[in-house]
Amino acid sequence: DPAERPEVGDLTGEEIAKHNSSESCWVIVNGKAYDVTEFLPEHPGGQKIILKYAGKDATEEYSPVHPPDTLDKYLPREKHLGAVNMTTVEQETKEESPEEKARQERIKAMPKLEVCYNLMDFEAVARHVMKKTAWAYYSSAADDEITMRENHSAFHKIWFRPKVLVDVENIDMSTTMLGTKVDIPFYVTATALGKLGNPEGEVVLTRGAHKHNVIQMIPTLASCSFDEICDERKGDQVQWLQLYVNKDREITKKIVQHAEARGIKGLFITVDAPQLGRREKDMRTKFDDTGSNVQNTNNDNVDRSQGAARAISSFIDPALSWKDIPWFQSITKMPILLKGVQRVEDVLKAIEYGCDGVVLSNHGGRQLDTARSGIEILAEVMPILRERGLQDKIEIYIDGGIRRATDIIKALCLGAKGVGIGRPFLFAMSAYGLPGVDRAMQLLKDEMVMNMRLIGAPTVADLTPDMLDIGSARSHYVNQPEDTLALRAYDALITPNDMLK
Ligand SMILES: Cc1cc2c(cc1C)[n+](S(=O)(=O)[O-])c1c(=O)[nH]c(=O)nc-1n2C[C@H](O)[C@H](O)[C@H](O)COP(=O)(O)O
Repeated sequence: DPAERPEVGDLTGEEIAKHNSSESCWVIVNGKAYDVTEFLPEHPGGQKIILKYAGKDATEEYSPVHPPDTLDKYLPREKHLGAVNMTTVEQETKEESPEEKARQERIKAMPKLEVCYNLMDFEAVARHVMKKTAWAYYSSAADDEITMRENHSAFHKIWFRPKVLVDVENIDMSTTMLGTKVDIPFYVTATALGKLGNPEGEVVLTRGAHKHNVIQMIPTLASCSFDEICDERKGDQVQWLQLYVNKDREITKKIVQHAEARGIKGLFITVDAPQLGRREKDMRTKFDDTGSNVQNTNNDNVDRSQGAARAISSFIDPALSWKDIPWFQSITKMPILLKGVQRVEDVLKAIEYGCDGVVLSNHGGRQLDTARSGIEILAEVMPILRERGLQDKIEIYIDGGIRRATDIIKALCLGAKGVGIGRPFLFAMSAYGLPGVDRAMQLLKDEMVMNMRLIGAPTVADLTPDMLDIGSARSHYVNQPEDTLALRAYDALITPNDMLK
């Protein structure tokens, strides 16, 4: 019985190396051996990536993508072969690629943290110091990435109407989100695979969130296990859970009820990803790594048409619909919010179904390209809720493209309770670790104080719709195809020389 196998490594590398094919496939993860032969065809990431490490130590490739308790949770006990005597395992001396050498040089030359003055600076540094696959996964968005760019540029279509001669000596930017008092109206939103950018993963964000008293939304697809992230919480720190709903509702029920038992204060059901978007940057880099060519069609049963991101999310249920909401309300007392709502009709429906809130979001542009920005949808939603006296019936959040405190302030003026921020904290964590996350959050706090002073609003309650001019909020400027005839009319007919004749 594997449970009786001694913890002291008695399996040798030589013995494990014999099981290096699809007929018999053993791998080592974190000093323990596992027989994954029967699991091969079910692996969401395809067989090739596992076979690449058949008979070898797969820990380095495995850890950034899988929470540490994955094998305990999903691989039958009899396949756990016991501890390995790692001194007998031949470690592959990975010849550092020229690309990796160059990356290490860039890391040595990277700017000091103090040089980062805004959230975009972290992205600029991260781009050059992160591993290519990690950069591609975090920075990518769907199709032509128009929505990702629109998410940020949409804030530039909204202008302030500042008040003057208001006493703004004392600024109070605190607010409450789902009843939790926070020091600044943003939360760390759910972004998957934290260990791609930082070996410690999402727990780094937990520490940063604690320091600044902001809420962290734990992703379903975190690299750290859910319990690791909960255990990292300090004092009365608050966390929420972002949920991808599993086709197997029993698994979902277990996750939700365990989260409630662990003191999670909000359940955010992601509703904009019945299938993950097609993120081509992510797909391209995945092809550099022979093992993870998930486009291959060999006899496994997972849709590979959307690249690796799709592969790690094949459990998501595309059949999720409004009729599931009562079921969720029957299995948990946590507040239930829908993350990824993109039209006022669905906000009204969420109120009808008794949801506690929505996040107006397009998933950071990673799903439906040319979907509208969160701030534009907010500008559509709030006047209608106010007209119907429904604005206090539900908490409205937005996320996507928030990079400045002025973006946060615009969202609050329009009526959002708070905003979610994703990539900036990932890039800060990937480039500078916890100090980076800490500085990013502090920069936003400093910007908030300054900008609330400059628009004449000392508290969050003073951030009201009349502080904004949203006249052009709905204009979508995307490069129009050039009409060369019209553009050249004058040049074609009359040239300077003609004038001299
Ligand atoms: C950047 C990023 C975002 C992800 C994300 C992973 C990354 C790297 N992932 S994803 O792999 O499936 O797409 C998630 C996720 O797990 N679940 C989710 O609800 N949103 C996911 N999002 C969307 C995120 O919660 C926010 O909606 C989005 O990041 C906000 O935009 P900014 O990044 O511009 O702040």
